[in-house]
Amino acid sequence: MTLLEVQGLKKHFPLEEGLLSGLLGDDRAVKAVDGVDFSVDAGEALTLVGESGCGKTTSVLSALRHQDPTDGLVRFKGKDIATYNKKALRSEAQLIYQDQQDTLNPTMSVGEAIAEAIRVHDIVPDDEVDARVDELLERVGIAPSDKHQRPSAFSGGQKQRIAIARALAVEPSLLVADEPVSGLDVSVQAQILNRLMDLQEEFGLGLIYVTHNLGIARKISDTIGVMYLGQIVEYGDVDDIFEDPQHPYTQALLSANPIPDPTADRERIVLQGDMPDPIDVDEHGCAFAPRCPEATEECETAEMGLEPFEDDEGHLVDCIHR
Ligand SMILES: Nc1ncnc2c1ncn2[C@@H]1O[C@H](COP(=O)(O)OP(=O)(O)OP(=O)(O)O)[C@@H](O)[C@H]1O
Repeated sequence: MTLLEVQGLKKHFPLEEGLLSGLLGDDRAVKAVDGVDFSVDAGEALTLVGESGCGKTTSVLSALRHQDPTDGLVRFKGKDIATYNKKALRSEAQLIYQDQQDTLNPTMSVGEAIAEAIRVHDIVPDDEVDARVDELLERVGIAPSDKHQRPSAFSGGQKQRIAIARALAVEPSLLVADEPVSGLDVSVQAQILNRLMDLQEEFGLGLIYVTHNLGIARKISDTIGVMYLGQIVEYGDVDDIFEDPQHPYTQALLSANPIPDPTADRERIVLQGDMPDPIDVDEHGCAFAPRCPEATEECETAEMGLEPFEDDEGHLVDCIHR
């Protein structure tokens, strides 16, 4: 079953809303997300990857209406997300952030925080809430006897486990995890990712994972969307993306971040310059062309869009040379 379907999503932030820019007629905008399509099925893990600032977080926040999108159509379980009741949507789609300051109230014990989520969304009768809190904590590897502690008593990795328990407490069908393990020790990262993958499988959850870490993307994903400057430039099955990347940007990204793989034989592709600011990106041609080692004159004016690579509808590439 398709949980989330995103078509033509755009999120533009007006550059300046001040009087001066009005007088000067400055209507430029940061095109954080500029026409993005993706979908997630129940039980599927989709990862959005790309350099910092390419629009990963804004894509998920605006798809799930944590920010108002500028344009685009988003369906959740087949229904236009704009018509969803906010509370119902929050329980269907739960977010886990890198920084749990946003999620875990420092003045509440972690048990109370989880219990509150269960009560607000009326998940079980009141007399079953305590037992549910214990069960959820156990599920993520936290001793239920620690539930009376406040978040400050826990390590970063434990806080992430608690955040996962709290997200699962409302029985969502979709989890969105935005760089949830960055900043943690590699061994702790692996434990949390393994737990997340087990829980995802057990509950048949859809997962959208946001990261710039390609090793994590490879481990966790079924499907990958590679983003550059507010757009998805390549989309497909994790093995297609890692073993047969087609877009020159994906190829450069992978070559710069080699993942131990004895069968891979790739030369490092060094890109010129940095990703530009997504302000007033030229609407014509390929946005990656100025940095692309394969760019030709045609790329500057070509009509762009994701197209199947070698007629494979499951592997899409936005490059006129493929
Ligand atoms: N509220 C905002 N107002 C103006 N510009 C914004 C706002 N939020 C994000 N942006 C800009 O939109 C672009 C995309 O940001 P976004 O956070 O979605 O990227 P990201 O790929 O998730 O990056 P990171 O990995 O650093 O979180 C960036 O240029 C960012 O500066």
